[in-house]
Amino acid sequence: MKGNIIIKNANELVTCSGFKAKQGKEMSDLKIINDGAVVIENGIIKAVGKTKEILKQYNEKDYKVIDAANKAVLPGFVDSHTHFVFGGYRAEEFSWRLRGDSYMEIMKRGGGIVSTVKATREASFEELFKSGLKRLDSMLFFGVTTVEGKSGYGLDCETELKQLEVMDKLDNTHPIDIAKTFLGPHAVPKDYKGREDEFIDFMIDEVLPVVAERKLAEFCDIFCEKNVFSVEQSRRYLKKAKEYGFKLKIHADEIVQLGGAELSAELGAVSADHLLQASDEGIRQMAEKGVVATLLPGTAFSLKEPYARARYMIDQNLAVALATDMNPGSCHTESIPLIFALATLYMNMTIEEAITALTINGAAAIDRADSIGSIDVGKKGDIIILEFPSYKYIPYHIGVSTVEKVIKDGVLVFNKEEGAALCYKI
Ligand SMILES: N=CN[C@@H](CCC(=O)O)C(=O)O
Ligand SMILES: [Zn+2]
Repeated sequence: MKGNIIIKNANELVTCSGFKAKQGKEMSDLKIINDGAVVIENGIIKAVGKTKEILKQYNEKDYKVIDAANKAVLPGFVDSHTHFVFGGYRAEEFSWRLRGDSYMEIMKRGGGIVSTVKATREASFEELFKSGLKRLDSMLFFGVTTVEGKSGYGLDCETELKQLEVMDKLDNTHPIDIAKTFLGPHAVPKDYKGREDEFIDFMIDEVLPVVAERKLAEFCDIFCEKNVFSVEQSRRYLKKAKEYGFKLKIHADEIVQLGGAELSAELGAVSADHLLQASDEGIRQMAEKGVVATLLPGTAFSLKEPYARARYMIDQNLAVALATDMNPGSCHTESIPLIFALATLYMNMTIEEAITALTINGAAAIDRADSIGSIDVGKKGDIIILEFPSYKYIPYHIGVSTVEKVIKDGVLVFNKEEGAALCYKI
């Protein structure tokens, strides 16, 4: 459904205006209109400006009107890196990590991602759909209007396709838009241990062509990491994916500095993600090639790893996006307020940079900066209204969502004023 709405009298209309990724210093400019208004027609933003000017041109009687007096209005958040469709949970693994076991040790002994693979293979389509729906509702509560979702808990053709098909149905059912990523080489399945090259061959020969033919994903991704897939294996797989017309993403330099950042620049990836250990040279090359750095502070926090060098990256003119990495293992959260807290308090990002990273740069990280991520004429009417007069309340109210209303495609889909109610219907 697409709606017609006027939002008026916004104390701060934080437009984040722009149609491409913001690099370096550009990330600080939120392009705020005080006493602002937005007109949305048929789900698309029609006009943006001062309330007085807008109301001279548009008749309130023709629209649903929302008065945002004393409130801040922003673009909906774009969570550009998640693994939200999965079977089972790994609460036990969390307690092992508290006891001192590392994420990679757990993975090595057959836990971690591979244990979610078992549960996801066993889960029915319906079970994955239902749990996915619940997680999307939770994201909506935090003000997310577009999310990227990855496969990667199948490691076989059937389950990888099942995950992507579940996301397809969710995209057609739930108000949140989903950008789908095929992450077939997410871990080495037990029966391929020591035969990683053969597993890459299997993905290239047996799975990639099916995903491409059935148009089930827009992006391809790989976990390029020591003891998972090497730079050479990642290059081989991503190059093939590119030939099939996929856009590229890469889990790069998360635990060990392997050269994933450099590879993302070499292949012209849309984004490289994690980057906790990215080298200076890798960062330089990414900035030069316009690869978005998608940083996942929730994961560093949850794994007790050092945070990615956001400040250095922005100072080197990179475009930085922030995302939750929502998954059952390394970072089990869909909390946008947590990401704001970590980015501002521990990664030395300013509040303005963090907002850019979760709006227009999040959109750029999924190659959608031309249609979402800012309040600009011609873009989707995906907007959030805060309970407070300024965007500065977002990280200040630590770990708590300040989002009062969510408007998706011009339709009010969540309203906290009505008792934290979801107001969309499936
Ligand atoms: N690092 C690799 N993949 C995911 C973790 C998935 C999991 O632990 O289940 C990540 O981005 O953090
Ligand atoms: Zn991930």
